[in-house]
Amino acid sequence: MKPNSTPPGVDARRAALRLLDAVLRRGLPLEAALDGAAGDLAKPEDRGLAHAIAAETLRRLPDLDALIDSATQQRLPPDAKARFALRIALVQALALGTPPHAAIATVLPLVDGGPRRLVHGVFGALMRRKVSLPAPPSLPRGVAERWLAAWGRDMVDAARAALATPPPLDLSFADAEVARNFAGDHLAERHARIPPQSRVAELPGFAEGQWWVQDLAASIPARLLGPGEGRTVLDLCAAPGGKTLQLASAGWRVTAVDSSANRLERLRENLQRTRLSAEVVEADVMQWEPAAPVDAILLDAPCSATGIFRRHPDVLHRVRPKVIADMAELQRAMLARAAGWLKPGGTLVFSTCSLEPDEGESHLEQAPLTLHPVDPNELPAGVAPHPDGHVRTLPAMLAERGALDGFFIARFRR
Ligand SMILES: C[S@@+](CC[C@H](N)C(=O)[O-])C[C@H]1O[C@@H](n2cnc3c(N)ncnc32)[C@H](O)[C@@H]1O
Repeated sequence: MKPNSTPPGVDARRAALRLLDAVLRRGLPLEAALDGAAGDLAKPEDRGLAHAIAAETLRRLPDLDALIDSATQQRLPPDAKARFALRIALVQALALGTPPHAAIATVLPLVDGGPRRLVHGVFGALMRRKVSLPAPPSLPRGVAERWLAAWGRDMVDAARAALATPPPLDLSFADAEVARNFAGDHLAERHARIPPQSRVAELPGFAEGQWWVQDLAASIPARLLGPGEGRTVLDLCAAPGGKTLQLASAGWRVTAVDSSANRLERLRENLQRTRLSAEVVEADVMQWEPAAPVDAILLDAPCSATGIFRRHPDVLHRVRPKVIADMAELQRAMLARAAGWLKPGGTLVFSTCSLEPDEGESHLEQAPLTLHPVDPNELPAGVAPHPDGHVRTLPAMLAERGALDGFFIARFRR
């Protein structure tokens, strides 16, 4: 090795540190930070490793910090580089199966010229104590308190268990017969649940466009609109298009609207791969309006996304009460605006992938439409509507079969 060259594996750890910094100090979503933090890594496996280290650190953050604090005389500030480096070394040794000597050797160069001795000393002390991380992981205190108040102890326990287990992969199918013949757990029509996979594009039927990845809970809103029979539907906040594909394959004439050009690019790719069609509109729902009233609307509103914490653990640390309040306000405005675009007798389904009642149940009182209750037969096996007629999915549901993302879904009639 040349004297100044970087030892193997250090670049991926450096990228993991940049990713954590982007999420924890700058409040960026993990996926959005990926290009900036790990874009210079030439090998896809290094980018994958940086992402895996950062994601696992975010799943385990309160427990990693408790270990660090148990081994330092003076508490390290939350944004201290030494704390970031220790989190990365510890998560590898304690959760990702990296031998401790490799975990620390690849992290120490990140603190060269800085608190190298401290990081080495704390890591060594914890390894000598033979510490381990609790199973299941702890939630950040603010999140645990919020969810305990909203949903109770069982939900918090189920959320912790869900964090400990890689979520399964849910596939939605264009064709019911093809879905039935696909090996997997079938929890609804046109659905199959399979174990987590890293190479989704290599699975049978992907290239042919037979299916797309979509959490089972995320597939419920479009199910509640039923068959389209050529009627018109606005898919508002549509990208990357999971619900657009469901609606198009169920016979709706879909206009898919989203304000993000990048995300709409993915929606167009998905339409192309599945050979389904929809009119695609790049517009802000708060500015745009349809040329004529429509039969149905699916409003999958922007939200805090705390319901998808299993796959996106950054939400546990980024989402503060202010974010939830701002999102709830935007959702209320979108719902009020879209309600006016329905034909009389038309149906609107509103959904958010949030576990915050302010982004769900709170909208029920103020919605300018009449709730059209959901029947249990319309839902996947093991999911029941709330007695009031809306749908609330929680991680405790279907826990034995891979659990569900957290969604709020309500169907209204004009
Ligand atoms: C929850 S995601 C939608 C997921 C999508 N419905 C699906 O099933 O694949 C929310 C979307 O809202 C879009 N969005 C946010 N604010 C918007 C606005 N003012 N107008 C239109 N789209 C917006 C975002 O770009 C994002 O794609």
